[in-house]
Amino acid sequence: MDKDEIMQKSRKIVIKIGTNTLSDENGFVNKEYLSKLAYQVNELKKRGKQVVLVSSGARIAGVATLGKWALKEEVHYKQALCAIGQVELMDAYRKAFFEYGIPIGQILFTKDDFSDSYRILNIRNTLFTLIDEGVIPIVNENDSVSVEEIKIGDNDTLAAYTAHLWNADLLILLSDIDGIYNKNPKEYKDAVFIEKIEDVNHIEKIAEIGDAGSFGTGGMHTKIQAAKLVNKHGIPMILANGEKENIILNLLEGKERASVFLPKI
Ligand SMILES: Nc1ncnc2c1ncn2[C@@H]1O[C@H](COP(=O)(O)OP(=O)(O)O)[C@@H](O)[C@H]1O
Ligand SMILES: N[C@@H](CCC(=O)OP(=O)(O)O)C(=O)O
Repeated sequence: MDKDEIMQKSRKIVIKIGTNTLSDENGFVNKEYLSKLAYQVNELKKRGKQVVLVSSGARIAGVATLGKWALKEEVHYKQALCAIGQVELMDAYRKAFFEYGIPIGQILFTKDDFSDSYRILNIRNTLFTLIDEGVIPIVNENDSVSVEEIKIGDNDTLAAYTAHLWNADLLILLSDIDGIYNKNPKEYKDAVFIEKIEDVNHIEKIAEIGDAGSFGTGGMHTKIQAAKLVNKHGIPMILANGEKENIILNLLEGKERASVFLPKI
C-alpha cells in the first residue's frame, strides 16, 4: 500500500503534534494553529474516521506563560513548567474544538502505565469510551509525575505506545519538517527527501538521524523509535509537516508529500 491508500483506508488514526508545530515563536500555544487543527479533525470525523491526538507543548507553554525558567535544566523545574503549561495547552484545545461542538478529554500517561496490564485495561476503557461518545482524547506525558529515568519529552514514543494500545490503523507524526531526509535539511541544503521506508530497522544505512529543532526535544531519533515500535505491530507511520496549511486533509487527498514508514508484511 502507498501513503495515499493508507490515509484513505485508515479508520483509527493517532495524530501527534510536536512542540515546534503548535507553538508560536515566543513559545505560546498557537491558537490559530489549533483552530485549523480542530477544523481538520472535524472533517476527518465527518468522513467516519476516529482520532486520538497526542500533543506536546506543555513545557514551552509554561515557559511562555511564566516568563522565566526557560533555561533551567533541573528536572523539577521542567516538571513545574509542564504543570503550568498543560493548563494553557488544554484551555487552548478546549476553545478550538468547542467551535466545532467537539468535546475534548485529557489523558496523561507515564511510561509505567504501559507495562501494567491492569492500567492498560483501564486506559483502553477510557479511550474507547471517550471515542465512542464523540470526544477527542488529547494525550500527553504526565510530565509532573514522570521521573528522570523515565525521560520527560518523548511524545513520539508515547504516541507509538498509544497507537499500539488503541490498535490504531495509522500513526501520523506532525513535525516542523515534511519527512525524513538522508541528513538534516536544516543543516545541509543538499539533503535528499525519503518518501517510503520499507524497513525502518535499516534506516541508519540510508539516513543520518539528527537532533531536534529549536523547541523540540527528540529530533529524528525518537521518530525512528516510534516507527520501529508501531511497524513491529503492523501499524504504518506517516511523518509529515504539521506547519503546512490543511496538511491532514491534503494528505488524505494525496496532495502533499510525507515520509511513510511501512510495516513488513
Ligand atoms: N535526517 C533528518 N531528516 C529530517 N529532519 C531531521 C533529520 N535529522 C534531524 N532532523 C531534525 O529533526 C527535527 C524534528 O524533530 P523535533 O524538533 O524534535 O520535532 P517535534 O517538535 O515535531 O517533535 C527537524 O526539524 C530537523 O531539524
Ligand atoms: N511532554 C512534554 C515534551 C514532549 C515532547 O516530546 O516534545 P516534542 O519532541 O516536541 O514532541 C511537553 O508537553 O512539553
